[in-house]
Amino acid sequence: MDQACMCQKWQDMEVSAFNMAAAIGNFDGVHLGHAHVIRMLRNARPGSPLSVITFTPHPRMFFRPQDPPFLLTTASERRQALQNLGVKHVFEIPFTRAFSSLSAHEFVHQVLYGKLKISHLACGEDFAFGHRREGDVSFLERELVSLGVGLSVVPIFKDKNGPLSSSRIRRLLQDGYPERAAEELGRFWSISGVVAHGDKRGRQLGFPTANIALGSHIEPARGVYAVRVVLEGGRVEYGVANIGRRPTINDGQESRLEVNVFDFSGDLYGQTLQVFLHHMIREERRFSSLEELKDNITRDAEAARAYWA
Ligand SMILES: Cc1cc2nc3c(=O)[nH]c(=O)nc-3n(C[C@H](O)[C@H](O)[C@H](O)COP(=O)(O)O)c2cc1C
Ligand SMILES: Nc1ncnc2c1ncn2[C@@H]1O[C@H](COP(=O)(O)OP(=O)(O)O)[C@@H](O)[C@H]1O
Repeated sequence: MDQACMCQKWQDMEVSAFNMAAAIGNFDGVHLGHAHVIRMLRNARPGSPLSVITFTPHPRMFFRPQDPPFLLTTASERRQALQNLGVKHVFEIPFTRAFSSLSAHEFVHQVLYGKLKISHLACGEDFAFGHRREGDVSFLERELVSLGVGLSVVPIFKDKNGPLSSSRIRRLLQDGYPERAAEELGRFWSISGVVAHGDKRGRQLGFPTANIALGSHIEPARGVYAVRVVLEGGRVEYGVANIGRRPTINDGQESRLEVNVFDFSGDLYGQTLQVFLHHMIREERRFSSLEELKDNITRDAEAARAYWA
């Protein structure tokens, strides 16, 4: 078991099964709607340790591996965000071919009841599961009642713009609205990643940047952002970041996140940083010279400092 996040491996599940109150779903982003499901679970079972049953990889990645990456949270970011909501145990079921072909009946009886020994389950009203998503909440209700297991079906959380969802938050980030995404997530969206080596041009421009691959994260709107950075060890710093393909110097390459941390000098290579996008300053552009790029980065840094001031 991973102590830090209380995440349990599928293979250990039977051994560690207990009288479990769990919420089930993909929980990508761990947004306010997800928090509502966890809250309903807590209300249904006050005082019980709360668990989440989820899937890795996200089923969409399994069924459509050719699609571009789209996650709001990687598995470890999701564990952390769930833990912050008071979840004690996260069970990540490997989403494999064999697992995807389990019938809804097999999933309830063999996995939820047989292996995980759940005593109460909470899910959103649109939860569907089992081979070809054949199982829905009314099926779940019938089966769980027959097993003496409680069920909380949580209505879809809505705000003035309609139902809150991971895909709505993805669109806000892709359109360059990190503040609006934050209202729906309940926190600013962040990317965690290990600092990699780049082309060593940043320091020549006077703006060294810690480069982080987007990995399986969604690509937000390409451009410049005011960011908050949590260094390894927890120190909080502020900075300016670019997300994109750096068309001035590097057209066509993979998109990445590059952060210049204000008033910092030191080596960040190999460190895991958490970078929170707070505010979009401008779109990424192709400049006609490095000089022009440098002038613009200088202005971006001033804009980001003004934002943080
Ligand atoms: C605040 C900021 C804004 C940037 N804006 C652009 C941009 O609009 N267009 C572009 O091609 N590159 C942009 N860049 C990326 C730079 O080209 C890149 O950071 C620089 O070449 C250093 O790359 P390196 O870390 O691989 O050495 C920006 C970088 C920063 C830090
Ligand atoms: N203020 C800073 N912000 C970001 N990285 C910094 C800073 N000061 C020093 N560094 C270090 O410099 C490296 C970036 O320098 P840069 O010339 O852009 O090289 P690279 O192309 O390898 O990213 C970072 O990975 C980090 O180790």
